[in-house]
Amino acid sequence: MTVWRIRRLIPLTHYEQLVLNDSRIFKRYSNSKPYCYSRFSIKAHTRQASHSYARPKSYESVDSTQQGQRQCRNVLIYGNCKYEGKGCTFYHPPASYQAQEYDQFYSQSQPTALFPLNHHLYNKSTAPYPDLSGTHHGFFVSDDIREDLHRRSENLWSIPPQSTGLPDEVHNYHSLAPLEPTGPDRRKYFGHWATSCYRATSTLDGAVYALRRIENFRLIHESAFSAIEPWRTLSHPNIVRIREAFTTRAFNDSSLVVTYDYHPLATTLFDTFLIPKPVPPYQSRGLAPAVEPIPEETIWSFVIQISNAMKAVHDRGLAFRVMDATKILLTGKSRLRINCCGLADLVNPDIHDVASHQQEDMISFGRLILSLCSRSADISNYAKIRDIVSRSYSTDLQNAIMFLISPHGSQKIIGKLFDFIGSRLLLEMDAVQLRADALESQLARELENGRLVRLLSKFGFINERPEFARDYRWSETGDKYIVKLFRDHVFHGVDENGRPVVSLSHVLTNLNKLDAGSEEKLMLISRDDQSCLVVSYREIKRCVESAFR
Ligand SMILES: Nc1ncnc2c1ncn2[C@@H]1O[C@H](COP(=O)(O)OP(=O)(O)OP(=O)(O)O)[C@@H](O)[C@H]1O
Repeated sequence: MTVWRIRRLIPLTHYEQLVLNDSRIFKRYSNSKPYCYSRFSIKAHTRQASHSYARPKSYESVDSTQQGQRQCRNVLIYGNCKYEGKGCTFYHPPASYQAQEYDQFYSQSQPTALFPLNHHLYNKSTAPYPDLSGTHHGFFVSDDIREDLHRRSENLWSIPPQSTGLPDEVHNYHSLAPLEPTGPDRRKYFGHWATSCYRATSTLDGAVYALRRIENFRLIHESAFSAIEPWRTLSHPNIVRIREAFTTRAFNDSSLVVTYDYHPLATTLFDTFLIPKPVPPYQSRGLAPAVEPIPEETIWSFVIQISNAMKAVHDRGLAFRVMDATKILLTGKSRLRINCCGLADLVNPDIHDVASHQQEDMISFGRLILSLCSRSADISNYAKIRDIVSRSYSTDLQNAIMFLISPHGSQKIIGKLFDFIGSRLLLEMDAVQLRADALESQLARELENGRLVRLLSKFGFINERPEFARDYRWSETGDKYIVKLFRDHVFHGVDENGRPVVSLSHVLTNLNKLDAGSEEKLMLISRDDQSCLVVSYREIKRCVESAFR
């Protein structure tokens, strides 16, 4: 069997090959005193031999010990010591170190040092929610968030269906895709206008927007557009932001189009909670299936979000004027945004004063909560609905609904609703802050990824440059050679059967140590197995930098 042993250390200043004692030695071109090792074969390994040779100075860090004990060379060379627990007095690191850091990578025939992780080099130590699994998953955003973001991105950038009959371009927008089926039985906005919604991409900024088209609409005067100005500047987390409004003949009629921010995969409160479920065919008497009541915490969260948006709007002297379940968007589990703001002011200029619109907003809000609590869009049978609500929800919630729906004249202001909400606001705040913390820690993982991608890109730029393919000095000497050997070490390892080892943890561990410029040393072996070189990650980092420049 051929094994590696350290013969002696030679500080060198130039990079070249020497032949010494029938072994090849690599010198490194560096000012920072690297060391080289010669290689030779031995016939058999004995316990005596593995412990006997001189301990080289630069091997200190590789040979790290615990409790002042020197680490057993058998572990270093073979990965284990068959005399462990049978009289060997040297230190044997726990097997978990090998599994944790070197999973699959090092075989017994590949000598290497095993030592504890330098935890400060890993992002896990900074994350408030560490991934305790000890796998590379800790370096990436969690599966559910990743999947959710992918689905949104897919929704955002999916190719619009062919033959929609929609124009290729409308104003500054292209790639229109319908967001809802268009048919004759559509509900009319303000009882008059048929509307349709599209997702479209802006030619100005490349972003995706939601276009709401009011069909066959005649704008009396251009000055009507000024009605949306106060809404355009309103940026609120619970309001879908309006961007612009224009008229167009691109749909072969005179349409008014209002552009809003697009929220991928948004559904409406109506579609999520109020749409009547189809009666299963096996249910004989056509009874509607029983629906689960929405949990009270969720209802309070909705109340808080809507009242927050309503307060911002009313404080600006504005009113929603349309507040129903089809005009409130839901994203994720419980994030609400009020949709279509400003549209009523544009298509149906004020017939009443703002104060009375605001009173109507609050009544509509109360009726919306009643609908959600009873899971029914039809709340005309008020006594029955109240009975349903009183069975499933607290008196506090019922009182809040009563406050909203009962007429108080101009006395009633939305700010008063917060008296009913009380300390539930703090629960909402806790939930929001916990969510923000969790997302921030996920973001920190992606930060690490960006750093590693930049590092990998550098490798890509340096290694195997075709213009230097015939130039031996390019990659077979100097810094570039070390970079090449390191790349082999990271990506081209093989197991004892010669099969490629694919271990993402190994790749990430090595790249992190390289990026941090760790003083820890590793052994790089040439492709022909004839030479090896011990260098620190810090030295390799310097080589990468210098080769890259
Ligand atoms: N800004 C937006 N971002 C993402 N999706 C949106 C946006 N605005 C509307 N939608 C989606 O478009 C679809 C149609 O919206 P719309 O407001 O017309 O609801 P609706 O239930 O069809 O109401 P109506 O019966 O009044 O037409 C909904 O499924 C909604 O999720």
